[in-house]
Amino acid sequence: MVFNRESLAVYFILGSQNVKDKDPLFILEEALKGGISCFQFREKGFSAKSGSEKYDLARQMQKLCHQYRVPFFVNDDLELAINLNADGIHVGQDDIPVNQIREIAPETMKIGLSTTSVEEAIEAARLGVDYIGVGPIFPTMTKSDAKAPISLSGIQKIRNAVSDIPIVAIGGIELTDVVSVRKAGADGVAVISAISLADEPQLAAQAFVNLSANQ
Ligand SMILES: Cc1ncc(COP(=O)(O)OP(=O)(O)O)c(N)n1
Ligand SMILES: Cc1nc(C(=O)O)sc1CCOP(=O)(O)O
Ligand SMILES: [Mg+2]
Repeated sequence: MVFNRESLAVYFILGSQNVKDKDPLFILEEALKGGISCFQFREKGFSAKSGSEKYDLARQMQKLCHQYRVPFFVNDDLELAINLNADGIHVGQDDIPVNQIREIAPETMKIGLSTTSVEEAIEAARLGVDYIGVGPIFPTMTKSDAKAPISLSGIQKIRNAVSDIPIVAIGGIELTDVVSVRKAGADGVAVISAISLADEPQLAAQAFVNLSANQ
């Protein structure tokens, strides 16, 4: 599976906790039809699936992503990522350290790391991760333990400090933010609710893709 800077353009993240009255597999397929460029399986929170239920959902989501030739990342759960031979894993500052991932995971597994400050971004670049998630850019209702928003200027500061590393911006991002987030220096947007809670997830994803194509 090809993963590069362009894969970050419209990065969709989903777990069963992020849907209301629709099947998460249906929402993912709609988003894939809409043209998302990367996907992260993030099963998290009090209602999250675990054990074989989590594995089965992840496996089905991975299969769908591969049908559409979209890279499949796993959030946090290195064991799951390895068992599925996922294209990548995304971890945060308080998750399993990047050096430990490298010791255990296949060399080909891509690594994404969350950053909120210039210092974290510089360290991520030193570690040589494949991309950084930068956020939260705006307030978000989706992540209960999200840090204080860093706004567009936070992206600019990080982009100036780490000129080369691929950046995906995350946190409270809506369609109307795509242009300003890209202008601030991000290579793409990572979204949950703007697609997962949309009345028509395919159209929502398509709108993100169309706007991103002109950046
Ligand atoms: C693309 C992307 N960026 C940031 C995050 C957040 O990761 P983390 O800080 O580890 O928080 P959780 O997602 O684990 O709650 C992400 N998942 N994806
Ligand atoms: C998973 C996640 N990580 C964040 C970070 O700041 O690292 S914000 C966030 C939630 C993103 O969901 P929405 O697009 O619905 O705001
Ligand atoms: Mg995490």
